[in-house]
Amino acid sequence: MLRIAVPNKGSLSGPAAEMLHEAGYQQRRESKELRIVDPENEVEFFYLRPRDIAIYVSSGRLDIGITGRDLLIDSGADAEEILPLGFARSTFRFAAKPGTANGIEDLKGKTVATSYEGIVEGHLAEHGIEASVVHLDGAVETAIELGVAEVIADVVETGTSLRNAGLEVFGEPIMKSEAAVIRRTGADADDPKVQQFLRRLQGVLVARTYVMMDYDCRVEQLEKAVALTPGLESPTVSPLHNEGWVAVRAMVPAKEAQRIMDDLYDIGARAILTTAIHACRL
Ligand SMILES: Nc1ncnc2c1ncn2[C@@H]1O[C@H](COP(=O)(O)OP(=O)(O)OP(=O)(O)O)[C@@H](O)[C@H]1O
Ligand SMILES: O=P(O)(O)OC[C@H]1O[C@H](OP(=O)(O)OP(=O)(O)O)[C@H](O)[C@@H]1O
Ligand SMILES: [Mg+2]
Repeated sequence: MLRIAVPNKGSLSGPAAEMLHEAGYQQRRESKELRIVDPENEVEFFYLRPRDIAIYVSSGRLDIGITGRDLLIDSGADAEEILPLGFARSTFRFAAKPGTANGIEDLKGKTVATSYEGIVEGHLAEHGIEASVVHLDGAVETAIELGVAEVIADVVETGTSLRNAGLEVFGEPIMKSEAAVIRRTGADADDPKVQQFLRRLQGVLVARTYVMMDYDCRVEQLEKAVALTPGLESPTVSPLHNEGWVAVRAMVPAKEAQRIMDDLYDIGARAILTTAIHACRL
């Protein structure tokens, strides 16, 4: 049975459970459940604190886990990312009161408050900067106002929390993060159970980013139309009962669907439809 760590709380937990559900796995019914077995899929899910997931996975007691890239790096655990999942996207940045710092050099001798000491200490060491790091569990934006630190390093998504605290980012972004599937460094890459799990999640990612497009066009326009909708390998082209016309079917990126429909219409394609993809295996 494949043993998988899933975030039990916070920004990662809802979207992770949703993705697993879309991939056909059973998920817990209530948030107090810490462990469930999905016998049909031969998988056992352990609901753990996102911060602890890399540690469990690196110990080898769990096969894989879903966590944030920033949490994985911060933990220093012996685990590696094998599939980025596209949700819980964030950037990790330094911030301070406007006009107090411009770049990493300005951190010398200062105190930085953060929940991610591993990332911050690693980044400061890489740049040869000596500064003190204070650990706070959360709401670090308030640390400056209350005099605990002159600078913070934190997760930024929309920037609302920083703006509300009257702070501004400075310097280069420290890292970009998103949720990812991780495994113990050097674990068997060909394990068929892990491969099947990854294929299912990849199927969800593709189903979320592509739509199926169908349309009819004149044979003379086919090459132009196919250039607009090349599909993943190559579009399906079928004859229509009306001579001189063909029906075309191809997957297209959902974000570009409306523009592609306009362009197809302009070259004479008609009956252009898009439909959602619920699941797929590439
Ligand atoms: N506002 C946000 N937008 C997007 N991703 C976020 C946001 N806040 C945190 N994350 C991401 O979620 C992960 C952190 O999850 P975690 O559950 O530890 O923190 P949280 O969502 O802030 O919850 P908590 O309330 O427990 O602090 C990290 O990978 C981080 O980059
Ligand atoms: O740029 P934004 O869209 O404002 O998002 C970033 C904020 O979200 C998270 O905080 P959360 O609400 O989880 O509280 P916490 O600081 O206690 O973790 C993170 O720690 C930032 O504070
Ligand atoms: Mg938080």
